[in-house]
Amino acid sequence: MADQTSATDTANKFIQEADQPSSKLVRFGADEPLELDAGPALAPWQIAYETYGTLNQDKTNAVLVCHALTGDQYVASTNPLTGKPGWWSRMVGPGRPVDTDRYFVICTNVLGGCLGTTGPATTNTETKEPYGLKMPVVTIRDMVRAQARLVDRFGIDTLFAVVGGSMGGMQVLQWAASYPERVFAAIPIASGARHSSQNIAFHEVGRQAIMADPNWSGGDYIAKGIRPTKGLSVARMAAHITYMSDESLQQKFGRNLQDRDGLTFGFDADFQIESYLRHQGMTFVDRFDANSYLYVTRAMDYFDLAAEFGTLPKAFKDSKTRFCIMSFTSDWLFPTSESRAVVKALNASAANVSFVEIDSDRGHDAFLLDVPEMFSTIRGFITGAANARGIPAPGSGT
Ligand SMILES: CC(=O)SCCNC(=O)CCNC(=O)[C@H](O)C(C)(C)COP(=O)(O)OP(=O)(O)OC[C@H]1O[C@@H](n2cnc3c(N)ncnc32)[C@H](O)[C@@H]1OP(=O)(O)O
Ligand SMILES: N[C@@H](CCO)C(=O)O
Repeated sequence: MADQTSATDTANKFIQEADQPSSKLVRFGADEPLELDAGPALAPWQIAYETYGTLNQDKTNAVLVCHALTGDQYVASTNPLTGKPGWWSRMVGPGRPVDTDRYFVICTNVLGGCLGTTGPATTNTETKEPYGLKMPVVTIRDMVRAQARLVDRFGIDTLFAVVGGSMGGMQVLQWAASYPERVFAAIPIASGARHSSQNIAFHEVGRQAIMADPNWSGGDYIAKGIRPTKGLSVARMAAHITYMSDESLQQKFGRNLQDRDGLTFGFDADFQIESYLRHQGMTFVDRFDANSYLYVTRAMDYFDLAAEFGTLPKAFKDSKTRFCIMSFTSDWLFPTSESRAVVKALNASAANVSFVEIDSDRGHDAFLLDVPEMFSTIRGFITGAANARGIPAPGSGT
């Protein structure tokens, strides 16, 4: 587990990141509140984002990439906090399926996050303290509202495409439902139109682990210079299991022992899988804020498009958006049945939809990995949509 010195350093980093991110940033003043589902509007507020490629003159080639639970705006560039390459640099970049030679890509840090967009670690301008739990609970719809305000600032009427996996896919579906006339193509991957009971259950375990850490201090840990790293780490360990599959765990680790020849008859990490999960927990606390984890998991739990619109087909009524829905065979967090439910609703709404279930043994996080069929499917779909939209191909001279 991370020691206290590094925990305090990281806490300070989140405050600094929230106030002065190295990312691009738009600040909305006290006179530009953000409406929230929870009730009170948020003001002032800010959104951190990165862009890649060039916006064309007609502003028709913008692709919004939406990140998953613990992702960030650094989709195709080095994350300054971790020093690691962009989390989807296989997908987004020059010549990649989301080709930045052809499209202008925007990726924001979500509302409630901890990499520059307003979240619980952001300083409340009234109290001069981090919001902590005084930050209103946010929803996927709020995240999308915030992104729409940024898209407005670019002067973009219609996004060429919105794409994302997992919680990113929820944002894609919310965009298509809330702003149908503003989304030409939508690609929700490994996602669904609601968070299942089982998924809410896993999130609750993670939140309880955080809140059971004495350092959490009712959410006021940053002001005290401490962090609930143990709780956050356990939350990530439990969640990480759900991102993989039984088969991939067996293949990677089986019952192999970690740097030892036999069992120790103690509670050290005898097994490789234990050591691996501890590593995932330890590294996570260096890049994520515990209160943000509470808020962003809650946003996923509350997501239910059918409840918002009455029925799921109504969410996509008269939609002109072209959809490409994608799932993975070994994903037990967002099984294919969740994607099929969206496809059925889109068909019932006479929407334009294609659906692909990709054979993969890598579990839910397959969308972050090197899965050639995912790349070729997205390349094919997005290229067809771009041609229909009249976005010139690179080197076409038009
Ligand atoms: C979606 C977004 O918007 S971005 C946010 C998503 N990003 C994440 O979730 C990052 C954390 N998640 C992961 O790393 C996920 O496992 C994946 C699926 C994304 C990556 O999977 P893979 O590339 O197959 O990596 P893998 O799961 O094997 O993990 C490799 C790490 O485990 C470590 N590891 C592997 N075996 C062991 C072991 N026995 N003991 C300790 N550590 C181990 C490696 O050293 C490596 O560490 P590093 O990441 O600090 O360099
Ligand atoms: N592992 C990814 C996807 C989870 O849905 C994340 O942490 O964001």
